[in-house]
Amino acid sequence: MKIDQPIKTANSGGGGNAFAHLGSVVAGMMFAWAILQQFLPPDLRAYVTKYSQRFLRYVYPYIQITFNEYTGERLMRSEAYLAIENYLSSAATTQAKRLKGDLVKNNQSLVVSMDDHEEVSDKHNGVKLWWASGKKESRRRASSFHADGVDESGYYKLTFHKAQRELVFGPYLRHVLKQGKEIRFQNRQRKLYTNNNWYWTHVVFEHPANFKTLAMDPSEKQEIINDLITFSKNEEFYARIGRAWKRGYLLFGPPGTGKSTMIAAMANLLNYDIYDLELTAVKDNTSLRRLLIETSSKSIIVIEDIDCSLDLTGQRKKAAKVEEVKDGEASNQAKRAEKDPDGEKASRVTLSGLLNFIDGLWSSCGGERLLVFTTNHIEKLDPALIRKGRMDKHVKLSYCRFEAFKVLAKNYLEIDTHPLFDHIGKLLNEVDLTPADVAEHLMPKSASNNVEVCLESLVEALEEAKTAKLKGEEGTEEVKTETKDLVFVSGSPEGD
Ligand SMILES: Nc1ncnc2c1ncn2[C@@H]1O[C@H](COP(=O)(O)OP(=O)(O)OP(=O)(O)O)[C@@H](O)[C@H]1O
Ligand SMILES: [Mg+2]
Repeated sequence: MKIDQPIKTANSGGGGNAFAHLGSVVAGMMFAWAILQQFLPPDLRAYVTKYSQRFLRYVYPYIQITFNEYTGERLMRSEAYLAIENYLSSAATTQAKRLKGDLVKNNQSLVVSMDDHEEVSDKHNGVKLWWASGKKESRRRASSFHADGVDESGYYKLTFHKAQRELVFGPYLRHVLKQGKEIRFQNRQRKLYTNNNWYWTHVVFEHPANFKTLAMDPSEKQEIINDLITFSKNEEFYARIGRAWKRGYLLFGPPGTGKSTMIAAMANLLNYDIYDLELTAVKDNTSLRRLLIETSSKSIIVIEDIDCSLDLTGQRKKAAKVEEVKDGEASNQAKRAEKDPDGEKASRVTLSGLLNFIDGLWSSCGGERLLVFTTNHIEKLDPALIRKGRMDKHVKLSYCRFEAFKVLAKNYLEIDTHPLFDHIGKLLNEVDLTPADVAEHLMPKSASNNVEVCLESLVEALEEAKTAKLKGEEGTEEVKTETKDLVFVSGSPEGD
């Protein structure tokens, strides 16, 4: 029987509206017909079925849509089904009597969904709709290991009044799928991907870094947080202005100033996956494009130490050894690879290949992606690579000054102030110590470790650095004077 469900659903959720009563009558008729048709000859049965269904369509005002768990030739799990399952989870917790529970996020949190043959109602713009879950026998799935027996697959059935057709097919289903995907996305286990030439492999991403514990100037930090959040919420804005929904960040600064830590903090803030792209492992521009297409949305694509990965300044990593080869052209690149004295398979990714990766047509597939480059030497990068529009935001991570130190002291020692703070603050302004160096002094060194021991160790290191710096400056002065003397002594009297 085709339309028994809406009646039951309407009654359970609707609280006895006129259509539901009408539905009960129709259901009764359908039941009688189901029995009666057993006694009719096949030809007559088909004829009566056709016309009775026409009649029912006319008098029965509900429409149903079924979303099957498995779809397509290969019977893959349907995205729509999964989104609906997630969307209905909150309604299920308040309305359903039987629920299913499952562990997600590496077994760290529990999600519930409605069990089979349960019903819940939903409201959208004041309109009531009904969802029912069910199971049915299905064709054997491609991934099934069992040799015999029949597989079961789930489905969700949405029931609504035919007057709401436009609302349901338009805004309502869009809302359900968007919300459902968002909930599913929030519940997923995040991944850290790395590449091997043209394919990605992944591990679970569980880095504890966050912006609260990142030591840097608080106002700069806040600006970055705001920028990231604005980006992640601005899908419509990007669509309106006709730009791909992506943003480039260039993080630069000396080693140990928190560039990699900031990337992890960004991923944790936005709940994104990370694709850590190792450019030197990519064979050519085609492989690079393939990798790009394989990335998912809501992710950060990272290229660390971009200046070391490729010759993006006109010289490859080993270019000094093959100086005679000119840059840019693919054939020359190939020559250079051949001349590689180490006999390694050099990457043939070119600057133009990388620029295409960043903002060529392919770069817009997927959407909602951050592209982050890090470097210790911004001055070595080709200006075309880091111009605004490609790398929209340039973030300088620098040596640890007092404001950043206070964040570290709070994180590591759980203190906001201390008599040594003034002294440390002055010293930090005079010498360049990276946050990584400072953090090392604040690490617990023994079980009986206390705040004083850590701070004194830091003061000692700062004073040593200051003495070394002063000595270095004196040394430089001496060298300068000596050089002057040398020039004076050995310079030609004519002055050429
Ligand atoms: N700004 C910071 N705030 C908090 N911790 C930091 C900061 N900078 C560095 N650290 C600490 O120092 C360690 C090294 O930092 P990180 O790897 O982020 O530096 P980096 O800038 O990426 O260095 P490199 O240029 O060598 O890759 C981190 O594990 C972190 O604990
Ligand atoms: Mg790093």
